[in-house]
Amino acid sequence: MMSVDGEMETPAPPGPTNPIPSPTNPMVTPLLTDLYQFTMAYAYWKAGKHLERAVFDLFFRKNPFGGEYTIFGGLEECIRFIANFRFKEEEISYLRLVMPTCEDGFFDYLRAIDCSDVEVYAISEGSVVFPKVPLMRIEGPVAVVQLLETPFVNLVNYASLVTTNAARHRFVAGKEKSLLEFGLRRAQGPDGGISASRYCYMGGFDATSNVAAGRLFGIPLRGTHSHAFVSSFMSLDEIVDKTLQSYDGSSTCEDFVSLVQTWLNRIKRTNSLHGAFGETNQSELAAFTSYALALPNNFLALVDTYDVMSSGVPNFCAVALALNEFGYKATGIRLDSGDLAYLSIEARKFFGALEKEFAIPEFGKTIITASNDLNEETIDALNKQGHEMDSFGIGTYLVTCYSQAALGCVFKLVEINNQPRMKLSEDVTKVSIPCKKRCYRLYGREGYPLVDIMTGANEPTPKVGERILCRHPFNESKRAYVVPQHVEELLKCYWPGDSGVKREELPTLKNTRDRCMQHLEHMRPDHMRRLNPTPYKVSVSAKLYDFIHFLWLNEAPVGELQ
Ligand SMILES: Nc1ncnc2c1ncn2[C@@H]1O[C@H](COP(=O)(O)OP(=O)(O)OP(=O)(O)O)[C@@H](O)[C@H]1O
Ligand SMILES: O=P(O)(O)OC[C@H]1O[C@H](OP(=O)(O)OP(=O)(O)O)[C@H](O)[C@@H]1O
Ligand SMILES: O=C(O)c1cccnc1
Ligand SMILES: [Mg+2]
Repeated sequence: MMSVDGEMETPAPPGPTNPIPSPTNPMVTPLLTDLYQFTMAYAYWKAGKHLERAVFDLFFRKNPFGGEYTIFGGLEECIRFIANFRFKEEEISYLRLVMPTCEDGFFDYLRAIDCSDVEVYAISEGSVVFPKVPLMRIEGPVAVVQLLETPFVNLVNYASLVTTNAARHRFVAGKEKSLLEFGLRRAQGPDGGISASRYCYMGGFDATSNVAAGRLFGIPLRGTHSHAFVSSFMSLDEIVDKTLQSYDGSSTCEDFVSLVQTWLNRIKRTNSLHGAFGETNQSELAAFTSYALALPNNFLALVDTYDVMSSGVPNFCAVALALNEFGYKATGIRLDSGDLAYLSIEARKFFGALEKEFAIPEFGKTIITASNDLNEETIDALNKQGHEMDSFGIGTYLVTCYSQAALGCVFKLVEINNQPRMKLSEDVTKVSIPCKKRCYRLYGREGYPLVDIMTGANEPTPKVGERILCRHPFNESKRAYVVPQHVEELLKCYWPGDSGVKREELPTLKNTRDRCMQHLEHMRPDHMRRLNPTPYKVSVSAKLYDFIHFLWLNEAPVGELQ
């Protein structure tokens, strides 16, 4: 497959000395928010509350795709957004137009704000994360942080969802398979397409067909060819320049077309394949030959335009063996319809037979790529049946997150003016956990994460070897003592505002991908399985538990029975 990895320059990550670049998508501006954020900001300002210090948590309530884990994506874009958060004069003019009853002073206030007094603590991007635990804790003047709600949730929601979807596809495909993201044409618009390529790579895909994403993020590019290319040829007579320089430049094949035909006849006559196919489609042979002449180092063929086993595969092999005579190694085939398991097994047998017959080392290992509406379920089914594919090209189901449309991230106020706040709900899963919190991941003896625990910001840090009570935030009877072997603080400072705390550097996409792969590898397997996975435990300290329930009782009105 066409590959340009290695030639890509990965942009240097923004470090403490590098200014943080603007959001990747120039549409991400302070106006990319819901109107109600501005009306609230105005009302805060009118009430003289706008500078009150508020803490918000960004979290989600349920893991997607029926699984028990999620991968956090989108942090870098949130940090880019706040690092460059400033209203332009024309944005202020537009707001004036749509909020004509607001006083001038409010627009002067908006004109002056930035995020220099906002602090963002976050879990590192690419980490495995769980419901209820804040992915980000945002603290700052209430009116400013309120304006960040919609863009932050927008930047995290799809990023985390599609990264998780990619990770799940990787999990079912296995580590050894090559996974190619082919979704651009089916993605939800240009941003959906670019984001899908970026976050699918983060979640464990190897490459994308999306050239713009390759350039922007240094993702390896891969591609095959389409049916249009095959069906655009009518006959071998169309090929005018038939010459091919050998791989090492030492010789020239004057008539590569005849050489291909010679090979096709040889293949036809081989003992092991005798009678396996008759006349192959000559326009397909012309397309393959032409493609090989254009790209002899990257020859691959889409073999299902006419008939995989009686035309596509023999035609591919004829061209591949002709190339081999001049020192080139053909890349492989792509299957895009039919019974992919069966066809891959038959194609593999065919390659194996030719390897033996013509003593061509490794020909039996020629790469077989499959595509066509693949998803977790079909890959799982293919694995169960047994197949010979090395690589999967996946588009629609992956990038549209077909089996779940949104992650459902939320952004909730948990403290204002040092006063803890909570959102009550009839539905206990919707009750938010109050207070500015610290969050830890506690690891057990076998090295797996055991539980995430949230504590109040001023509680002591859990210590290795010291027993700590971990309580379910809302279910009194669910609790466990844990003696951690390792304690990891989850929320790190990614945007210190004016606090003077050292900021975490934003890693490269490749490093974030590595983190993701490493996290997934260290999860206990029962949390990862596709069918009925074990939920990972998310807990609060005993002190926070008591406080939540005290506040809950305080805030909930007492009903009156008549
Ligand atoms: N062995 C298999 N086991 C399970 N699912 C498979 C297997 N082989 C292919 N599939 C899936 O079955 C579906 C076949 O779809 P469909 O019938 O629309 O395609 P097709 O007829 O093979 O090709 P075309 O795109 O030409 O219509 C695809 O989603 C494909 O991924
Ligand atoms: O199937 P997906 O997972 O979305 O992967 C991408 C698909 O896009 C291409 O064809 P396209 O769907 O455009 O046309 P075709 O299916 O009719 O060949 C390619 O051949 C794949 O089938
Ligand atoms: O390169 C490919 O084979 C490809 C790219 C996009 C969509 N389908 C296939
Ligand atoms: Mg298709």
